[in-house]
Amino acid sequence: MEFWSISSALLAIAVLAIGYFAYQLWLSPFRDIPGRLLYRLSPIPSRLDALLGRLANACEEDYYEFGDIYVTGPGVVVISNPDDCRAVLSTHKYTKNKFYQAFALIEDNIFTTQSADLASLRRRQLKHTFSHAYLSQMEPALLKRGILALEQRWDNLIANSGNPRAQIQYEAEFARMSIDVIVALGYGQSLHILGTSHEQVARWVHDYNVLAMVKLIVPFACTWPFSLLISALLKSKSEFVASVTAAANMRREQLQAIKAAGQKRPVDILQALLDGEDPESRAKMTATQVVAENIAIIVASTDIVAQTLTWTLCYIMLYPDTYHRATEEVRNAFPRRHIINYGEAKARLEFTEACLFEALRIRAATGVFLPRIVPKGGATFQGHFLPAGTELGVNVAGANHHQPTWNNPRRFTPERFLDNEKAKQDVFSFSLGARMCPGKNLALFEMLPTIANLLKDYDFTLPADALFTPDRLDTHGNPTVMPRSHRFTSVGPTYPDRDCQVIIRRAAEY
Ligand code: HEM
Repeated sequence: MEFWSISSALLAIAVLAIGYFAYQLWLSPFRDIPGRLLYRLSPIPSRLDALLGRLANACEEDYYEFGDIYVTGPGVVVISNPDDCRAVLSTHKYTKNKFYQAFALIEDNIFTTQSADLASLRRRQLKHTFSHAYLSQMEPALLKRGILALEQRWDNLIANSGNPRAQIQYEAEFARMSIDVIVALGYGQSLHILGTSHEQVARWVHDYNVLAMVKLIVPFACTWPFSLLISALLKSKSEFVASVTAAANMRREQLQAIKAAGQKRPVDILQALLDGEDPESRAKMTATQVVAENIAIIVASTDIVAQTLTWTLCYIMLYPDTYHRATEEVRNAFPRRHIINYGEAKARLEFTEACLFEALRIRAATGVFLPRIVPKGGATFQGHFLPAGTELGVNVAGANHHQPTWNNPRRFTPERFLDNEKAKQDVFSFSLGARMCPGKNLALFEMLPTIANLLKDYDFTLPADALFTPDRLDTHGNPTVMPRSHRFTSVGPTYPDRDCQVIIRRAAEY
C-alpha cells in the first residue's frame, strides 16, 4: 500500500514536471524568444547569477549572445534594443516590479513605489532640489566634502609615506568620499552634533541593503519570531532611521533661530526635503516621508557614485593615450592652484567629460537590468508578443553595448562623445523617462569636478605588480578590465583591494 502511494506520488510529480517542461518549451508565449534552456525552465539559474554577483556579466554577455531580446527565466524577458528600452522607460505604464518593495523599509518612497501618482508627486516636490540653480548653491559644500577633502587626505598620505608618492586603493577612497558628500547634504551640519560618524552611516547603508535583500528572499523575515534571527539588522535600521529623524528635527529647531536672526536658510538635501512642495496641490512631505526619502536618497546614491568614479579611473589607466589626452586637456585649461567646479569643467573639458560618459556607458555601475511589468493588453517587442504581467528586464548593459548604435562597443573610446550630444542621450546608465534617476545632475556635479581636479593635481601610475595593465589584452584585442560583481544596487570591482591599487604623486607646478 505504502509502495503504491509513494510511486503514485512520484508518477504525479513526473507527469506535472513533464507537463511544465513541455509547456515552457512548446506552448509558452515565450517559446520562440532566444535564451538558454535551463533559464527558460527554471528561475533558479538567474537567481543564482544575482546571488553570486554575476548579473552584470550575464547582462552584457547575454546581449552579445542573444541580441535584442531573450528569456532569462520562466516568464522573464530581457530587452536591449534602445528604442524598445526607451518605449518601456518613458512611461509609467510599465511599473517597477516587487524587487523594489523590499527596499520600502520605512514606507513607500520615490525609489520603491509602483504608484505613478506617488512617483510623480515626489518628482514635483523635489524638482527644485536637483535643478542646476539649487545644485550650484550646494556646490561649495559638495566640493568641500568631496574633492577638496579627498585631496587633503591624499596629500596627508603622501606626506606620511616618506616618499613623494603613495599607493592608494581608489575604490575605497571614492566610497569614503561619496558617503561623506551625501551624508553632508542629507544630514546637514548635525552629524557631528548627533555623535554619528560617516563610517557609521556607511555601515547603516550596508545593513539596510542586506535587510532589503533578506526581505526579498524571505518576505516575512521582519515579522516575529523570524525577526529574532535578523535582530542585528533591524537594530541597525532603527538606528539609521533615528539618526535621520534627529537630523530633521534639529534642522526644524535651527530654522526658527535662523529665521529670528534673519540669516540665510541652509542649502542642502535635508532642507530641500523639508521645503519640498508640490506646486499643484501645495502638498509637503510628512515628517516620516522626509525621513523615508532622505534614506532612499542616501541608499540610492552612495555606492553608485563611488563605483562610477572607480570604473572611470580604471579605464583611464588602461588606455594611456586617453590618460595623457585628458590630463593635458585639464592642465592646459586651468592653472594648477585652481579648483575646477562643475560649470567650468562642463564648459572647457569636453574630453574629460567624454571619459566619464564612456565609463558610464561601457561599464555602468547600474549595468544590470531594470525590472518592470508588462501592462494590461500586453506589448510586442522585436516581433514577440508579451502578455500582461510578463516580467520585463530593461538591459542597461545591453543597450549601452548595442552594436548598431555604438561602433566597436567593447572598446573604451571617449572620442565617440566629442561634439555629439546625442550620444550622451543614448547612454542608459541613469535610465530615462518616467523613473529616470532624479540625482543625475547631482552625480555629475560631484563626479566631473572630482575626475578633473584629480587629473590636474596628481600623476597616476599603476603599481609594478598590477594584474590589469594596458598591454594585457583580452580576446577582442582590448585591455583586460578587472572583474566585476553586482552587489545590492550597483556593480563594482570583485577584488577592489587587489585590483584598484594606483600610485599617486602630486603633479609638478606648471
Ligand atoms: C553615477 C551615479 C548614479 C547613477 C548611474 C544612477 C542611476 C540610476 C538609475 C539607473 C535609476 C533607475 C533605477 C530603476 O529604475 O530601477 C536611478 C534611480 C534613482 N536614483 Fe540614481 N543614479 C546615480 C546617482 C544618484 C544620486 C546621487 C542620487 C541622489 C540624489 C540618486 C537617486 C536616485 C533615486 C531616488 C532613484 C529612484 C527614482 C525613481 O524610481 O523614480 N541617484 N538611478
